[in-house]
Amino acid sequence: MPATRLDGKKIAAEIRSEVAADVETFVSGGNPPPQLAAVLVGEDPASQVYVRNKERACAKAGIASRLDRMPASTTQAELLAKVAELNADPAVSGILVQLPLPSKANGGTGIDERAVLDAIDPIKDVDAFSPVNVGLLMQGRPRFLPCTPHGIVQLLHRTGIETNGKHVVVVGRSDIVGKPMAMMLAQKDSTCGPAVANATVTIAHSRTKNLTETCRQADILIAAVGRPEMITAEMIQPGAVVIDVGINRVDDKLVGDVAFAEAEAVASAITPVPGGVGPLTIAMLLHNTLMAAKMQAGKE
Ligand SMILES: Nc1nc(=O)c2c([nH]1)NC[C@@H]1CN(c3ccc(C(=O)N[C@@H](CCC(=O)O)C(=O)O)cc3)C=[N+]21
Repeated sequence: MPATRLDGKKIAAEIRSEVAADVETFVSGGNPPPQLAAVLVGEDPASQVYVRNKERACAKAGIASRLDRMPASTTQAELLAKVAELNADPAVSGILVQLPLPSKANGGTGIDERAVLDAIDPIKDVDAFSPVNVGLLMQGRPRFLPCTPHGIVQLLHRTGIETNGKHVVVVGRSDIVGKPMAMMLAQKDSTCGPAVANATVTIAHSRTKNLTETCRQADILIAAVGRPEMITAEMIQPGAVVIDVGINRVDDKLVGDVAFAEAEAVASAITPVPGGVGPLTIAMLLHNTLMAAKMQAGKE
């Protein structure tokens, strides 16, 4: 029997309508609408699409948004000045600096990404990339949760997949997905309770010996490497749940990190690309923006 497809798009729509209802309550309580400020440096086409999708999602949820476009030639000092301006603007609830920043090869000026993320006020850090929010998560007292791993927790919870006591293998150790994902699932509790936490977690990466055997031990396999279709059927334990975080553009098509057709024949449940984890990332960004507005209004 082929795997159940986990419909991220549908679950994201559910979360977005919950956020929209909460925004309405917040605004009818006399608060200004939450506002998300996105900063886009350069003209990367994938980033343009993402920023546009995000603006549309904000509008549907009653969240205001502003987009500051800056040329690829922007210097680090100029970008830091923009972040400082947004930090100081009381109308701005959340700040997102779209990554990646343009590399020198793409006309960029060699901005240090870390310096920019470090400059975002932690109370407006809706990506949860700032060291304060990363540290709070590590200590098990998170404020903002990073959007992609939080979306995956929501997906598991809302489809009734428990991680408690199970072996989760996370392939990829990025600061944005792999590391926080592993931490969130290993902890005692999550935003969705202990059933979607308490996992035994292995972090695998490009230097892992016997990657196939390691992956095959997973009850839940989370692929977040950014290499198209690198997870093949033989790396999946029959009946495992497969979560594909990859968004790779190959020949103008979106493919995940999982070879979907063959994986679907082995797994019990799997997320498609597109329509899996991606839409949840945006839903959790809206959630974080509302949370930021509430915190700034002193209501959380
Ligand atoms: N500061 C920052 N924060 C981010 O969260 C961030 C970022 N920079 N830079 C780029 C990555 C990538 N990312 C995606 C989010 C949603 C989809 C998404 O909704 N994808 C749709 C398909 C969209 C399409 O067709 O292109 C899907 O998977 O179904 C994709 C990619 C957020 N990122």
